[in-house]
Amino acid sequence: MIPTVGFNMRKVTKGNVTIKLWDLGGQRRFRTMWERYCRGVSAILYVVDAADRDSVPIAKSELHDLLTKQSLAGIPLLVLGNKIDKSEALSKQALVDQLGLELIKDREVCCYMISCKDSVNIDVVIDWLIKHSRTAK
Ligand SMILES: Nc1nc2c(ncn2[C@@H]2O[C@H](COP(=O)(O)OP(=O)(O)OP(=O)(O)O)[C@@H](O)[C@H]2O)c(=O)[nH]1
Ligand SMILES: [Mg+2]
Repeated sequence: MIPTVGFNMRKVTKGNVTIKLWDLGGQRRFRTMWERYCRGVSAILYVVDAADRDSVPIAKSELHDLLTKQSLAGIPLLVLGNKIDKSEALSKQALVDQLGLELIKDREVCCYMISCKDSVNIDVVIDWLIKHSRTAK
């Protein structure tokens, strides 16, 4: 798989719920468009490579910068620590600490550790998304 160039849109259906997902590129040149695509969404998913320990401080500052945007105030946040199949992956507590998730007080925040490769915890992510979808409110 290659990193996302710009963005992709996909729809995921489970039962009678269809969720529209915007997959935004994480490379630096795409970060300025994050805010535009997050406006008006039901939830923000922030996927971090939990095995790339050196990138976590950057992920932290980019996340906290995004959350300062007035247009995104109050939108629920789900942080996903991906690649837990790798032995060097951070624990959930370490990731929560290093991303400063406890500092976020102005919205609902949740964190799951996942492996896209081994399909670990993908179901709970989809359930969280359904719970936070517009139609569920
Ligand atoms: N070991 C492991 N590798 C993974 C997992 N998920 C994704 N990868 C690999 O990580 C690499 C980067 O993933 P991509 O999805 O291409 O890129 P990305 O992380 O979305 O990058 P951006 O789009 O720039 O944010 C690819 O080689 C994937 O196969 C995982 O759970 N475990
Ligand atoms: Mg991508």
